[in-house]
Amino acid sequence: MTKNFDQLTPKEIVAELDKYIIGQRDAKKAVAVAVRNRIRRQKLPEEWRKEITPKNILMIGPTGVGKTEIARRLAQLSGSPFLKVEATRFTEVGYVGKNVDSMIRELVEISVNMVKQKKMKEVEEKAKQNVENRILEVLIPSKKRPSQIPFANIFGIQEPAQPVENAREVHEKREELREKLRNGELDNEEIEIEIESGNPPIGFIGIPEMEDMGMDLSQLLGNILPKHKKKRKVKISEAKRILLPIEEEKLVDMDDVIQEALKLAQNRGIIFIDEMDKIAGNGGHGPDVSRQGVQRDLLPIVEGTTITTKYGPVKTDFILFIAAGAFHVSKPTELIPELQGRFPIRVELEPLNMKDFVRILTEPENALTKQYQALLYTEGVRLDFTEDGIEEIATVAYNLNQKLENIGARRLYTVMEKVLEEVMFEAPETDEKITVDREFVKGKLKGIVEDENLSSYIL
Ligand SMILES: Nc1ncnc2c1ncn2[C@@H]1O[C@H](COP(=O)(O)OP(=O)(O)OP(=O)(O)O)[C@@H](O)[C@H]1O
Repeated sequence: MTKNFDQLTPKEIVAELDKYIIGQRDAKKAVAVAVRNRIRRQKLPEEWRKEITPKNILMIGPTGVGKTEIARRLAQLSGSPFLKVEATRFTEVGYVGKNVDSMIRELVEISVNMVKQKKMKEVEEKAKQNVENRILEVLIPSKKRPSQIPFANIFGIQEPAQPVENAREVHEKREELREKLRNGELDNEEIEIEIESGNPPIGFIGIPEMEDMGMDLSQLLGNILPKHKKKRKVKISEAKRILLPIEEEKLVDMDDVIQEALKLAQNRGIIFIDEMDKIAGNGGHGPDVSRQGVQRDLLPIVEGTTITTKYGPVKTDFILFIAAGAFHVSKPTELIPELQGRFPIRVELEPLNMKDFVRILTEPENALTKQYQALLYTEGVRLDFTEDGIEEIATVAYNLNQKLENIGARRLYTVMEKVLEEVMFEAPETDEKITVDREFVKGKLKGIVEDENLSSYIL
């Protein structure tokens, strides 16, 4: 993809999603329009922007047909922080210390991490140089003259700087070594490095109730308490790996990160609320009162409110909420009316048929067959799937879904794993080329598929 995400039209967004998810066109269209509308909104003048509240989506469909996958891919594509929560998590008996607001805190946490990783990548080159300097300082330490002043350290008296000719000599020697260090010629040498850990000592770990109020004790104390330093003897290759993120972090301004992350979460965040059907109507998960209670708690967040987090206040008005559920027992109309109004875009996802399974196995960029092929290819083993081999896997998975529980495309994972279990174990000691055809699949699954008891455990 050469275009920046914000320039993609809804059609192009769907085309991108098509690379990973088979079928489910309505759902793809709905999410594409929803994110595009958020981008359109950001281009509006302030007064208009305030008027347009984003519409959220309700995905209705059985398990394992691509609901989460569509939302997750969309988030990845658009560089949005993404969180998946189960609505039933909030109805659980004995659910202490966390409430519905916590989903916003988790989203912000994810956003902070995303922005931090991005900024760390930006300073990587500079950080690499700093790592080199640190290692060179250990390899060729500055020559200190024996102290002229007794107990100078204790009394905090500054020693005179080292003589200029020494400093120059050290510098030259370090530069000579730098090249070798960079080329990896010294990677196997051992050195002792000092690592500062940002973590406060044990005992000061966060208290859930405080975290729920948006406070972070460890962060507060972390700034006051001295940093822990540990000495470790490691190979230089290892030292480079350990020191790089430490040096990157030093170069990143956390205040900037937090400001950017808050904005990102507010304007681009996507929260996927699964099992929405289980908190609707009668006969769901947990007692009626508690299910309705969760809906009432969700309402202000979805309508737009401000939640306190340890990084600062977060407005939820423009976060995209995608709720999902099978709605076999309860119906979307059994949600409290206010909440129904907040999820006006309804899309139904189709159950997957045998043809879909064949496509899922082969077409997506990360298709299962491609994954196994790539894994084995690292050891020089070629794995080929014939058309009838793929069909057999799809048929077995489809029939098992009908016979046992219908878990959608997830069944492909277990069947495929069983079919290739032995191959994965034997490689690369056996053949260099393995062909998975119908006979091969049948052979591997013999005795399991017919035995309902056995297949319910294994497949
Ligand atoms: N239409 C599809 N195309 C490609 N892969 C799919 C499709 N549907 C499901 N899968 C695969 O199956 C797995 C499970 O799908 P997903 O997580 O989207 O389920 P879901 O519909 O959200 O169900 P649940 O509500 O139980 O989480 C995913 O890892 C995905 O790769």
